[in-house]
Amino acid sequence: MSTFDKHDLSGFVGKHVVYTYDNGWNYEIYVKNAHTLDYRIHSGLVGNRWVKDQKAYIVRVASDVYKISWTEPTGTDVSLIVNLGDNVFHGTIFFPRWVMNNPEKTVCFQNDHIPLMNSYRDAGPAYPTEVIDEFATITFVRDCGADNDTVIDCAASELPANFPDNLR
Ligand SMILES: C=Cc1ccc(O)c(OC)c1
Repeated sequence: MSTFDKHDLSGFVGKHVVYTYDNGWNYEIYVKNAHTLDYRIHSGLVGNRWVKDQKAYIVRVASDVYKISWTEPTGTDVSLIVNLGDNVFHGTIFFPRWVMNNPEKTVCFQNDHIPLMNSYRDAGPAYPTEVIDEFATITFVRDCGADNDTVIDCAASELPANFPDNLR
């Protein structure tokens, strides 16, 4: 028997989380609903890329620990562990070789370029995959409710200099 309800995502849906990977990459995610996320990349290999309405598998694996997994139009696969109890985050990213070779091709508001991203994915090369396996520190969490399209609605480069302090 379990001490928590693994089907209850109410402690996670609506969360807006900013985190920094140990390799310095700075990311932001908004858990839009039980099967959808928006995200924005502040810095790293593909800094300034942003995405809305990515479909994902979102599960609860402990009282305050959630896991999110998805595959992108680019062919990039991602699996994240979000431990809200301890402010610990872990991400595993599986980049196709073409993204490592030409990361700038993915830096955009992806929603406006889905067929293009699919054509890059299909052209490859896919292999060898680059696995990025990193812990991150959660630096900011707030609740924004479900299905809020104002949480992530521009590129990181368009945010105020004091982000996310402007939201505290
Ligand atoms: C490749 C996308 C990607 C990689 C790592 C992340 O933490 C993430 O969060 C939304 C997205």
